Amino acid sequence: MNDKKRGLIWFGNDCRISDNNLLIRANHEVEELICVYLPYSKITNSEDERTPVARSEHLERFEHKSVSNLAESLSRYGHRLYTPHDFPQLCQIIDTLQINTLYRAFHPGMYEQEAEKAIAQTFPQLTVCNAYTGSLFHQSQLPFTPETLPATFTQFRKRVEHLTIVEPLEQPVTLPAPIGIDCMSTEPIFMTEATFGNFVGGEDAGQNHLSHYFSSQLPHSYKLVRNQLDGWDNSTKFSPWLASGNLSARQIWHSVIQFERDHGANDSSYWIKFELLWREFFHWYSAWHQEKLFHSGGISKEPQLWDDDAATLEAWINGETGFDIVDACMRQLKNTGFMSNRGRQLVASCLIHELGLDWRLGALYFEHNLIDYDVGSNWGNWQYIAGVGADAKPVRRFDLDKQTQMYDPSRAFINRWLDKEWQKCG
Ligand SMILES: Cc1cc2nc3c(=O)[nH]c(=O)nc-3n(C[C@H](O)[C@H](O)[C@H](O)COP(=O)(O)OP(=O)(O)OC[C@H]3O[C@@H](n4cnc5c(N)ncnc54)[C@H](O)[C@@H]3O)c2cc1C
Repeated sequence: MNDKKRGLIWFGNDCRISDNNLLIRANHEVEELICVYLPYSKITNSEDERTPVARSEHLERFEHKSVSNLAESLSRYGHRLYTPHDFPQLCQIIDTLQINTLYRAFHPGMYEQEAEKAIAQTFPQLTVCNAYTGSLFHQSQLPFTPETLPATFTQFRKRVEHLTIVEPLEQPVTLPAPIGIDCMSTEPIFMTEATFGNFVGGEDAGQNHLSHYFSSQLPHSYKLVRNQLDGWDNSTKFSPWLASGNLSARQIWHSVIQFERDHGANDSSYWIKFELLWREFFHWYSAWHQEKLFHSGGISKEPQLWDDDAATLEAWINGETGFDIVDACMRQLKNTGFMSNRGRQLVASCLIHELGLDWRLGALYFEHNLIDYDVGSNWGNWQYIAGVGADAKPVRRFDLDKQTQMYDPSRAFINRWLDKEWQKCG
């Protein structure tokens, strides 16, 4: 029988040391600690009909780098990062090591919440400590209950924009003594240096990108260029680091505030905060609507009949629909794991309104291919465009010819992906 207070911190979409309240709390509350990483993709039921496709190599690579960087950081505190094979093995660790407290970031997703409930039921003596490490606000700050979450983003924004966003926390100085489990086999951490372009997973790379972005003048022109289909500097590119938790939304928010203090605020710097509030909206939207996020009829409507023709879906995935701008964006996604916000709107509109396919097929493909996949932002945005989610407008259909004229008048983006890049990479 172990007489020391033992904690387990379960890392998932919060792969960072700084601004991580769970580490600070564990430091105060327990004498011994074990750190494990088990991502959402390993806790979903293998019989789950929503997970038929493999995740893209871009996504896997970003995640592996993110986790290996976390392991490196923890090693500076004398800790190893354990990577259980699956959810039952995580439970086995809790059981064998007689863990008293589980530290886990609040996750808005349905499967993640179900896994946590299953642990609480299996181990009634275990204290489960949640922290809001992924959102701007703590749930208790919100001026509404989940039941009264505003129906649209604009209503949400107006009610939260004035609230205080707490300052990010520093890294802990020390951590409780490590608990070793050498007798158990856990998966080794896959170390990789290979990355695509500038997207390198990990807290260190995320922090570098954050400093670099705010030491430039880019925040002053963000709103003018954020809709471009391509170009590293045309939007912040924070999303992959946010999705893996390498950066926190609060760190970015306070970097904008600091930038505005140093260089002055304008419409563009404000708009970065505006977009972070969209992310926040979908975070709480997902936490509240749970399984409705995945319903064909969305959050309130009756189930709808959508087409699921496999060949049409395949053409959309491979960038062979005949809509050049859509095909270029889809090839960009396949080759890089990333697509601009404008591109995502166009390809989603095409899948739903031109090809007549079930919006959930598109959302699922994004889930397995975007390096910034985030449950609320992805499924919430797809619902929004399908007209079954948080939008006063019933349908969002983009005129693809008009959009090409506006965002790629010289067809430079289309030519890049339909000809040169595609043949090189594909
Ligand atoms: C169909 C569809 C699916 C999407 N799926 C995802 C997803 O899985 N993960 C994801 O992070 N974003 C998703 N988005 C939102 C948006 O496209 C990306 O956040 C953005 O393109 C990321 O690039 P950036 O960091 O340069 O964004 P910026 O334009 O620089 O915005 C700054 C930050 O604000 C947030 N943000 C911006 N736009 C949105 C938005 N519409 N909804 C929610 N948050 C936003 C992001 O956290 C982003 O990093 C999706 C949008 C659509 C239309």
